[in-house]
Amino acid sequence: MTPPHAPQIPVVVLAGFLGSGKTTLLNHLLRNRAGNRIGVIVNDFGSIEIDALTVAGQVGSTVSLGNGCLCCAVDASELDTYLETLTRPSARLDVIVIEASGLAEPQELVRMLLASDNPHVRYGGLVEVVDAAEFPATRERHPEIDRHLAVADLIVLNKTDRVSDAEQAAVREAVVTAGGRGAVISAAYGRIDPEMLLDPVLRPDEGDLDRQLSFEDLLPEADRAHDTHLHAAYESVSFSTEVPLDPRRFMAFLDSRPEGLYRIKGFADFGPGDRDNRYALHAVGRFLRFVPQPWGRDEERRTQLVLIGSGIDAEALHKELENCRSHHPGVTEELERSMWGVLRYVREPDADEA
Ligand SMILES: Nc1nc2c(ncn2[C@@H]2O[C@H](COP(=O)(O)OP(=O)(O)OP(=O)(O)O)[C@@H](O)[C@H]2O)c(=O)[nH]1
Repeated sequence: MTPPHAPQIPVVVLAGFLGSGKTTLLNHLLRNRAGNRIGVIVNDFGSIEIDALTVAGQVGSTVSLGNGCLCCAVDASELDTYLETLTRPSARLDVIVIEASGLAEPQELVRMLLASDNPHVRYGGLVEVVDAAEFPATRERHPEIDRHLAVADLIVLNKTDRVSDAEQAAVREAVVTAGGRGAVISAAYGRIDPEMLLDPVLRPDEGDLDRQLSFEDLLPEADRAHDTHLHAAYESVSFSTEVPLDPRRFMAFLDSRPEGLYRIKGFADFGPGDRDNRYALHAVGRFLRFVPQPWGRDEERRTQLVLIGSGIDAEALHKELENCRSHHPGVTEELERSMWGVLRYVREPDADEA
């Protein structure tokens, strides 16, 4: 039995559809944590853990739950193991954030947390990130997104830089209506006040748990068949190679990517096209961006990509990516020219913190 005064670390679930900006927001929090110690649990969909790689190095307290959706873990023992590690007194954490996969059912995660018998944690709220630019189309495809918003404590209307004021107002209205009780804040690049995570709204007293997520919120979810989960319709393809990619062929692949291929993330190695940098790649819907990042001194040169979509032909995509590999002997004028195709999608400096 734990004494009532034993410190309990709030565990916040950070959810949101594929590519909405969860990792970007998390990295913003880690960079601006104002003395707070934040533990991170990342749950990726896809067998290469790109998100874990993207937040790794920020804190000593990042663990990855690996492949698949945590919301469908048969039992929550893996989560419990990580929570135990992160709540060791030596970690001295103020808050733990679980970044859910973009296809997770947040209610399930919350339920697992509420069911956890770790006396050192308490449920700290659900933060749902919404991509303001993609929301109307995503909601049309997945009306069930509304039920995620309905149980959120805080909704971050992200990517407001990508929409006009009128579009933002329309999305905000839709989100507020679906959101029910959660506060809605607008953001670009996930730049919210880190205090939001430690805010009392997100740190209920034990007695307030039912205000956060009522039994009714959870029950229908328990009855819902697994095949109604968002990720049931999605498939992921992982691709990893130490052979550099040919920029021209890779761009042709990206330009002709099928409609159902909603999300691509990872790192591309263009070999002699740019020996100094790997290219972090993000595609969300039709949006595409590269961010050159210097290779570490001893880092293995390798392309690692995860592609997530519905109705995609995994085998064909894999084959197409294999055809993008190039054993190019060295720099040629042709190679330099074809790197321009990549550089067109490099972000403006400082536009992005991901
Ligand atoms: N223009 C714009 N781009 C953003 C913003 N926030 C994030 N992005 C970009 O959107 C892409 C996806 O961001 P992530 O943070 O990786 O999204 P995520 O929700 O973690 O993605 P998944 O883990 O695949 O679900 C990246 O290219 C980000 O740089 C924003 O406010 N504005």
